Parts: sequence; C-alpha cells; structure tokens
Amino acid sequence: MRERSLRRANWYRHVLAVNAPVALACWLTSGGSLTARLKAHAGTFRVQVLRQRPAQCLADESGALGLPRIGNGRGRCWEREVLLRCDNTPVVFAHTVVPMSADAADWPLFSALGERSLGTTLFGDPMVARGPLEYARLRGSHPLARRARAALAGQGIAVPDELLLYARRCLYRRRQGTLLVTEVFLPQVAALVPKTSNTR
Ligand SMILES: C=C(O[C@@H]1C=C(C(=O)O)C=C[C@H]1O)C(=O)O
Repeated sequence: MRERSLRRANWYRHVLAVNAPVALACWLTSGGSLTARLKAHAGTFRVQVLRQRPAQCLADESGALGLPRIGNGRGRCWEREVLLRCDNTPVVFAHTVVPMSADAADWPLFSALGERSLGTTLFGDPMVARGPLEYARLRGSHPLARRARAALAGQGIAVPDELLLYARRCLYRRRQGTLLVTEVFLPQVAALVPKTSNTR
C-alpha cells in the first residue's frame, strides 16, 4: 500500500492546499496558455521534446482520463514529455497523455507536433474545452518528479531528491477525446521576470 502511495500525488482544486511559495503560486495559477506567458518572460523560448511514445498512464492519471481500470489499473496512452526552456534555461517539465483508444480525429495535430508547443494547438482551437486546474506537491518518489529530475540531470542541472516540486494538471476535451496535461514547475521558473515593453 505504501508503494502505491509513493507513486501518486494528492491533487487539489485550490492552490492554497499545496502551500506553494508565492513566486511559484503565481505560475501555478496563471490562466491562458503557459507557452504565451513564458514567452512574455524570455528573449527566447523553446519546446525541447524528450519523448513521445506509447506508454502506460501513471497511477494517478487513469481516473482523471476516465479510463477503465484494467489489469494493474492503468490504461495505455500516447505520452509526450518536454522541457520548456526560457533563454535556454529549463523552467517546466511537461507531461501530456492521450488515451490510446482516442480517435485520430480527436487530436489531429498531437502526433506531429515536434517542437511546436502543444499550447498553440489547444488554445487556438474553439472545439477544445479546458477543465479546471488541479494542483499537487510532488514528493521525490512521484514518477513525474523523478522524470523531471532525470531530465534536468541530463542537462547537468542537479535537483535534490528531497526538494518538493509543485505541479498543476488540466484535462482538455475535444470531440470524444480527452488529453491530460501535467506541468511540473522547476525551481528556475521563480527567477523569471517579465520582459519590459522596450526590451528588444
Ligand atoms: C498547454 C500548453 O502547452 C505547453 C506545451 C506543451 C508541449 O508542447 O508538450 C505541454 C504543456 C504546456 O506547458 C500551454 O502552453 O498552456
């Protein structure tokens, strides 16, 4: 039972429940496209694709996606993981899953995104409905905390296992499809400042 709890997070509808530092709470609760907000805080912005592959949904994702509980309780999905980089500094580890059962017409651009931001396809499409944000504090044992730390380690950036990472997730719907985006905010995001209007 303890092993299962280490792989899951408690997801809350209100950001106060995770007691995030103020500098992070502003990012966790920001409305609209995260891509657009990050671009407003950086000279350069990049989506670095880490992987896009078939995978099993994480233990605390199947329910959010409305997938039936099968076998070990986790359904098959398409998984996309990226680092969002501002002025080449990784600031967000993003993990997106789409149920394998989805019709290709539900998310027509998802499989061929490459380094284009997923946000540009979600926020530009009137057929996409966005659900409420949920927030969590990820312990070091959570799979997404481990993957975020591993991604940063691959860039020569060490994040201590004991450092709590704050995340948010949002369920998107289009036609009959669902898509779950989880964004893990990395410590470096707190240092971002808005570009001034006369910044070139
Ligand atoms: C949902 C958005 O798309 C962002 C880009 C992602 C990607 O390209 O995989 C994933 C999550 C988001 O941080 C957004 O910009 O709000």
